[in-house]
Amino acid sequence: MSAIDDLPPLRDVIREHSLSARKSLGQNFLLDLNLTARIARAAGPLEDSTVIEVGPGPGGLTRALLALGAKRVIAIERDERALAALDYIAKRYPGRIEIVHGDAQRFDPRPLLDGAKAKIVANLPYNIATQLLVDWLSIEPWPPWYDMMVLMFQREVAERIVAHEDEEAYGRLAVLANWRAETKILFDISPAAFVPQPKVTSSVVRLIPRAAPEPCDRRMLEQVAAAAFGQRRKMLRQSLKSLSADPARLAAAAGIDATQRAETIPVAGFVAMARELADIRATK
Ligand SMILES: C[S@@+](CC[C@H](N)C(=O)[O-])C[C@H]1O[C@@H](n2cnc3c(N)ncnc32)[C@H](O)[C@@H]1O
Repeated sequence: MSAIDDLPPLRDVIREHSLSARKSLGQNFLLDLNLTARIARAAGPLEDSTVIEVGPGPGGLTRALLALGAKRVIAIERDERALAALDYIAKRYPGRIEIVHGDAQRFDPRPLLDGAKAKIVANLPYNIATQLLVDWLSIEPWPPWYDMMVLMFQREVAERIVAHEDEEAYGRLAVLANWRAETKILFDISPAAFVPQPKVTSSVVRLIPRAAPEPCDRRMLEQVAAAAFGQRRKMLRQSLKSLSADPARLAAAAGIDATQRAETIPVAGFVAMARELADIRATK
C-alpha cells in the first residue's frame, strides 16, 4: 500500500510496463508519492476542480491529484507505453480521469471544459517546459481557460519566471510571466527524488493569471522586451534602435530614462513602452 492510496508502488508499475525513462521525452519520474501529494496540495482545494496534467508518465502526480479529490483529471501523454500503465488509475477512479494520447503543444483542452476553468498541474518534460509556459501565457483572449498553474521546472528556469528588475534572472520570460500572472516559487525538489536523477534541482512554481493585466498589445510587449534584453548591457537608447528611429523619444514618452538598461526596468515600464510603440506603429 502506498502513502496516499491503495494502489501499487510506482516502481512496480514502471517495472510491469517496462517504462524505462526516455530522454527524448524529457522523462524524469517522481516516484515519491509524498512529494507528488505536496505538489497536488499546492494547487489548493481540488474537490471542485478540473485539472489538466501534461505528461502523467507512470501516474505519480495523477494519483495524488485524484486521491486529494480532484473532480476530474484530463491527462495528456505522448508516450504510448504510459497510456497502458495509466489504466490502473482509471480503474481505481472510474469516470474521473480522461487520458488523451497526444502532444501537449498541440492540445487545446477548451472543448473538454464546457466553459469551466481548469487548473494546470504538471511535472513538465524539461525540453518543452518553457515553450509550453510561454504558450499558456500568450493565450488570447485573456483571461485564459485556466485559473491556476502549478508547474515543475528546472530551478534556473523557475528563477527566470519569477524574477523582477535588478535581479540577475530578469529577462523576457519574467516580463511576460509577471505581466500576465502572479508568480511564486513554492519549493524545491532535489535531483535524488527522480528516476533517473537529473543533474539539477527542480522547483515548483505557482502562477495565478491576473484577471486584468495592464492593457497592452502582447506582441508589442514581446518586441520591446526582445530588443531591450537582446542587448541587455546596453542603454535603451541603443538597444531599442531596431524598433524605432528615435528610441530615446519612445522611452521618454513612456516616462523612462533612455540611459537605463533593460534589467532595471520594471514590467510596468515595458508595458508603457509597448503602448508607445503601438501608437507609433498606428500613426505610420
Ligand atoms: C518529467 S516527466 C513527468 C512524469 C510524471 N508526471 C511524474 O511526475 O513522474 C514528463 C512526462 O511528459 C511526457 N511528455 C513528453 N513530451 C510530451 C508532450 N509533447 N506532450 C505530452 N506529454 C509529453 C513524458 O512522456 C513524461 O511522461
